[in-house]
Amino acid sequence: MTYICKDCPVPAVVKDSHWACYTLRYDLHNPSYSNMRLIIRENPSAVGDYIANYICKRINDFGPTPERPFVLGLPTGSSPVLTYRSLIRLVKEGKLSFQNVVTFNMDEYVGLPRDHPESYHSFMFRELFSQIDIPPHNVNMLNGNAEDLIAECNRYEQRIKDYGGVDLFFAGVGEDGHIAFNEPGSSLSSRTRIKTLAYGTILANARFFNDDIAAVPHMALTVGVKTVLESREVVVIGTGQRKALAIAKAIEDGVNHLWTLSALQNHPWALMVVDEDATLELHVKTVRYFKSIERVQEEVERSQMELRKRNVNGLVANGTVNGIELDGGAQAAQLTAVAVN
Ligand SMILES: N[C@@H]1[C@@H](O)[C@H](O)[C@@H](COP(=O)(O)O)O[C@@H]1O
Repeated sequence: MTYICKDCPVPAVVKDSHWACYTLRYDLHNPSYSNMRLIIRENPSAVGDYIANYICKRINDFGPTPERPFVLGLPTGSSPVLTYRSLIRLVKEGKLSFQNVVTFNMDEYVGLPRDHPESYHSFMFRELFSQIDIPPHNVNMLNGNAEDLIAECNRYEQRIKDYGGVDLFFAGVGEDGHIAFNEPGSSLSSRTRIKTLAYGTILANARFFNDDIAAVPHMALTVGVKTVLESREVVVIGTGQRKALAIAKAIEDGVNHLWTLSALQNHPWALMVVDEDATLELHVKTVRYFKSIERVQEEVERSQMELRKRNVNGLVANGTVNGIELDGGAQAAQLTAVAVN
């Protein structure tokens, strides 16, 4: 039996085993450290540029095609807006294309008409989708007005699986440490489902509804913590002093369902990108530590990637992937792909 495997670093038809391919990709992208990484930038605009360039590099390195698209998870909220502007700029400069990118948004309010200016549908089309080259059918968003909300959540979860999982989940964080709409107390094993919003979140989001608490929907559909944890990579944005406590809880305290962002400590490849203000509740030693290791981490990652790429070339040239023999067609595909890369 043969598979077209999207986990492989180079597109290939691999014989017998999907996991061999997965392991190979996992090795490639996960150098020896697997702690949560923290990048600190001066201000929100530098954070936005950093994340946009990071996503751009990931998509370009992946080399997505219609048969093997890059699957990108996306958030809403005010924090990601500057990242979206940078992504739009990169598309306009011809450095990035969303033609072969499939997106899954994290969440959507329940009961808010889709064309309401504050629905997450409206937000995403206004702030990103209408300004980039993504084909509309590649956009996936939860329908908070579905007749059967539970079926809608299950359908969404299945659709993510059908695409082979999320390659990179870009996420924001709530002041109470929620990721997507996984409010304090959410199960860390949760999947896409209906959530009632915490009072703090309703208060925080009232600013988008003319400060009218009554106008903020009290329920939402959201991907679960586990849905996020199952993505291959997670990149979190945190800017402003309002996020400082959540960032500190997630980085310095233990994994805690009351601060669901902290679940990322169990993810092998999670990155937080924050501005100086969002570090205000961290210990000075934590900030100094992460600043000092940033350059070293990048160098280690770069040299590991080079080394492993060379090893992959060797393995492929031998006609094997992790000891599994490739058939003639697969081998040719591997070799072509390596040559292209
Ligand atoms: N459901 C969204 C979250 O996904 C987002 O992370 C949060 C932060 O929003 P902001 O960036 O505006 O602070 O807002 C909402 O609650």
